[in-house]
Amino acid sequence: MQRTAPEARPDDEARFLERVRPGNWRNPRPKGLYDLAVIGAGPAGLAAAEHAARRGFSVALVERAHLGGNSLNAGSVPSKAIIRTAHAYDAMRDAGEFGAPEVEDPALDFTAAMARMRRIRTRISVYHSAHDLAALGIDLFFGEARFAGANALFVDDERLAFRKALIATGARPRIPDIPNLERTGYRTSATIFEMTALPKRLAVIGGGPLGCELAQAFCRLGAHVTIVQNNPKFLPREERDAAEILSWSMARDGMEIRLNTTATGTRRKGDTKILETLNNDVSGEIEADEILVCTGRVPNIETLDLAAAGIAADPRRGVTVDEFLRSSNPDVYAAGDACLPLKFTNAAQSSARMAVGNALLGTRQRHDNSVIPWCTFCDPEIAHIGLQVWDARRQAIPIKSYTVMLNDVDRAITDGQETGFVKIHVAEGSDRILGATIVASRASELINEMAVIMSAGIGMQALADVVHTYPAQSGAIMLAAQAYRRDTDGTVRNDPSRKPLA
Ligand SMILES: Cc1cc2nc3c(=O)[nH]c(=O)nc-3n(C[C@H](O)[C@H](O)[C@H](O)COP(=O)(O)OP(=O)(O)OC[C@H]3O[C@@H](n4cnc5c(N)ncnc54)[C@H](O)[C@@H]3O)c2cc1C
Ligand SMILES: NC(=O)c1ccc[n+]([C@@H]2O[C@H](COP(=O)([O-])OP(=O)(O)OC[C@H]3O[C@@H](n4cnc5c(N)ncnc54)[C@H](O)[C@@H]3O)[C@@H](O)[C@H]2O)c1
Repeated sequence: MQRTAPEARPDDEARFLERVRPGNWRNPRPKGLYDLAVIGAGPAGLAAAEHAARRGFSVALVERAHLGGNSLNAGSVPSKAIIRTAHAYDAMRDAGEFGAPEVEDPALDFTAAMARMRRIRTRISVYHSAHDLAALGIDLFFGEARFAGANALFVDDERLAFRKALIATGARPRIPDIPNLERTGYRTSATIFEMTALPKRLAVIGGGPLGCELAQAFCRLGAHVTIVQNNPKFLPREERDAAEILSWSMARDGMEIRLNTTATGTRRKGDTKILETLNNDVSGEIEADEILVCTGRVPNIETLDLAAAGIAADPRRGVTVDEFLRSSNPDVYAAGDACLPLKFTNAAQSSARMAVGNALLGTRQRHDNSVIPWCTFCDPEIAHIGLQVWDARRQAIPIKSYTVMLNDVDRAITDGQETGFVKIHVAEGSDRILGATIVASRASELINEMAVIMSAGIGMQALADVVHTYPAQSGAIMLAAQAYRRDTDGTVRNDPSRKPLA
């Protein structure tokens, strides 16, 4: 097992920039006509450009900031690195449970924690460096792109002509209209990873995936965290029992939880930032050193001059696309956060490859949210794929759910990770799996078994016979299928109408 972070090197930041935005980069001279022009080099843009270039198409890729987009620079990668450090500190506090010396209040080296995050970001940046993209034959342009017509772009003042284009410009933090917020000062995911010291008191606005992940991580690093969510539960996209486990876990960590509470204003009192709140007509105040705003994301589309190319869009939802990811300009497609309601790296990458196939290879692939697994990386992790209970109700699809609690799973017991469950939704009268929610320490890994099962069209009958290693937390998936079999007592056979979901 690798126990150490990559070696610290004094030139880490320079190596990182050399890969994601080389200082001496000179944009290539544009070709006459590109098969594909890609705007934005986040997970969606990189996946699209590489997919098309490997198939021999001429590709222009335009990025205004850094290669890797939000995911590498200020999203999935830095947040998961910090969350891992937070787990390590939490494990020190819990060591007594395993018979090891407990450290009640481990001293935090925040500088070292942030340095580890930057080293990891540098290491991962190697996979899509500017020089590697150029070596693949991609014409990489650094600059701001906007449309110059139905089949042309400007990159700053340079004109590029294309047969097909892909908008992969991603999204940025949505800043709510809270009085005085600008004057008081706040952070978002775009600036939180630049902090040089851990704030003693942190107020987090928003209890979606972003707010919950970062609030719990900073709490475990030693900040006094208060989280404010204007909804009766955290993670409104998740099932109630999953969100309740998270509330309980965050309370156990010592976080102050304000559900059903709206952030209504901010002000300063000396160095302290005051967050004003409202809960059922009762106003309150939270004193903090930093306010972190996690209230959703808005697509980056305003500066693209979409009208010049006849592309319809909605300022909140992004570029309007059909199920094949095509915009109202038949030569322009979109992928990732710039157009999808599910804003995840995996969805960005898969939609981008699909859009390239549809644009250049003559495929007719439909983007389907129901086969995208996602996970919120709190402790425990909360992962989901497919239909939710309320989706089933809304669509009048009768379902039956099979739940296995982790405190009945041997490996969860040996690991001391008994909080959580595996719940699988099945279409009533057949063994067809329509969705699953998993709450577990490694739900992000377990949910991928459900993704494979669902895309292969494996039903509960067959799943009950798949031998798993023992002991394994994924054994809970097999136990749920065995519960299904006991319940139906062999009377429900494989559904002949069952089709793979992907
Ligand atoms: C803190 C945080 C944690 C996250 N954690 C996870 C996670 O664990 N798992 C997960 O799946 N998802 C996670 N996400 C979501 C994930 O980061 C995004 O879904 C993903 O980055 C979207 O990829 P994208 O390529 O569509 O857009 P982006 O990553 O936003 O990339 C778009 C790129 O386009 C460029 N661009 C924009 N406009 C222009 C223009 N006019 N000209 C040229 N370039 C332009 C931008 O500079 C940017 O580089 C997280 C997000 C945040 C904020
Ligand atoms: N693990 C992951 O995959 C991961 C992690 C982080 C972010 N993301 C993605 O990034 C995107 C943004 O995440 P997010 O959590 O910021 O957005 P979100 O929209 O999912 O959640 C924002 C929350 O803020 C609350 N809110 C809004 N205004 C408020 C106010 N004034 N006072 C109190 N609460 C308020 C809303 O009720 C909502 O629940 C999401 O689409 C998510 O998919 C993914």
